[in-house]
Amino acid sequence: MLSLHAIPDAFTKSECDLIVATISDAPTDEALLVGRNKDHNLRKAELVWTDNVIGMEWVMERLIELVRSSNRDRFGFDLREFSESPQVAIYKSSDSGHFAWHSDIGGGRASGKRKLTLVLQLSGADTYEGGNLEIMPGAQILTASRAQGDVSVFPSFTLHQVTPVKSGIRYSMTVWAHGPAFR
Ligand SMILES: O=C(O)CCC(=O)C(=O)O
Ligand SMILES: [Fe+2]
Repeated sequence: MLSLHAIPDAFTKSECDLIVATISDAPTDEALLVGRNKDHNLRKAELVWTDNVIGMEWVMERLIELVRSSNRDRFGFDLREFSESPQVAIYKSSDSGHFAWHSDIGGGRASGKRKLTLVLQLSGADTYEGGNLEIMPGAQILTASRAQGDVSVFPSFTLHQVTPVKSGIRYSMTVWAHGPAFR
């Protein structure tokens, strides 16, 4: 079934902590949605585009490998490239960080070609409350693992959301793989 592919322990806890430390000095952008609208009812988060951050090259290499193996084992999509920088999203309880139900396929040059979405849980599961990544591949809602270092991969057309963070801060990392339109 083309739903949710889970990869436990894709990164170690110390690797996740290192990623958070590496991006912590980088400037953040307010989260823009697919289509570049700013609507805080839909999404409230800060973003770091990691292509601009020195010291993140090894992370991209690992993400590429994880996408490759997920696609081989599970999805079999025609993937050609990574057309966008990965992003780290920072959801803070102090401003009710969240991302309402959406699909990642947009109308833009790159966002229109998204085929697989990969999300890495960068924060320890006990360091924040709320902030669940929920995925709706069909009638059921699946909750992605909250465990630090676990990866979830799903088709970019799948509806998903991040519920409001109630305490603490949730960090996640997202990367998309791109290819020709589904047919
Ligand atoms: O932070 C997450 O778990 C998901 C992020 C997301 O859905 C997105 O960036 O499109
Ligand atoms: Fe998304």
